[in-house]
Amino acid sequence: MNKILFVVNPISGGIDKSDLKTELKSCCTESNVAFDLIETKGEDDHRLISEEIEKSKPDAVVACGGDGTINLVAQVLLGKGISLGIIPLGSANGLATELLIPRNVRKAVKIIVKNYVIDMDVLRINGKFLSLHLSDVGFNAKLIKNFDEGGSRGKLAYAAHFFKVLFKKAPSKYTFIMGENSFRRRAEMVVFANASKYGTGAVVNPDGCLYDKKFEVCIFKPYPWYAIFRLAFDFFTGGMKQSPYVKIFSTTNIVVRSKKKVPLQVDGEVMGDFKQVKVTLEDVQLPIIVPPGFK
Ligand SMILES: Nc1ncnc2c1ncn2[C@@H]1O[C@H](COP(=O)(O)OP(=O)(O)OP(=O)(O)O)[C@@H](O)[C@H]1O
Repeated sequence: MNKILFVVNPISGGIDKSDLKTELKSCCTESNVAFDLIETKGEDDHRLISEEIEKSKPDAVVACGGDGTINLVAQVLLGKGISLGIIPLGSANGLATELLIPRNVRKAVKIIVKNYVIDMDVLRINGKFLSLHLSDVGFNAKLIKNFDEGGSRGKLAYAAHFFKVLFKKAPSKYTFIMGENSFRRRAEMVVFANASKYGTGAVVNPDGCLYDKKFEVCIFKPYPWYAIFRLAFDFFTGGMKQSPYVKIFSTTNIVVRSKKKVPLQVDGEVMGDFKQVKVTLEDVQLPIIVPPGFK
């Protein structure tokens, strides 16, 4: 590793980043690695990062933020052959948790400079959104919406919203189409899972693997109110495959249709309300830096 471009989200996770540049400089000096750093602005960041990559010519671009920042950097890097690194500085840090990347900046940089890379699967949703981690329609999308509108960030606020939304049931009727096959189900939530767990630690897809060239569809059927405790237990103990309220299957493409528009969230960002969600596996994988021995 000769050169890193750090992309810092100044607002992610509500974390003060005033000392971050000094810390990154000290870590890079210790490891004898050159670096450049830019901050995201919240708009036109795709162009900003692309231009900086052209100028900086880094070996890796490191997202310093949450899942939204990682997703943004991934959009720029996909197909470019440059590795993505992560310093988890978000509120939920779902993908970093999945990849066993520590939240401590110094420890995360130590992993990045070792440059152990795996090729990760990437999902494309409705032809435009990229999903690296977990995307869904239904109750979790509502949870993220409430969290965004709630004002307070951080893991505790996320967990509070999680249980609040879990108690509020609003199933929709969906048609699931995979090639020639289709079926109908009522569901509280449908998850398109590249990964296994949310940043809270809730395991939605126990067999999830980020590099198996497929993804899972997890259908949460309507459940009685008393099943919430069982569901919460299964979420946090990894028992979702045994749950009578959840059906999980693997695929490389699916179209999910609903008569009513349903909220869609992609890697922690609410993208709007949709009647149709089409999910496909991208042909190209994304090189991503993980702790040595991860795979
Ligand atoms: N300078 C900025 N000012 C305001 N918003 C910004 C700025 N830079 C990025 N953003 C916004 O930050 C959001 C992405 O945040 P990110 O997901 O990285 O952090 P988080 O939401 O705190 O963490 P997590 O996704 O892990 O819960 C995007 O909506 C993006 O538009």
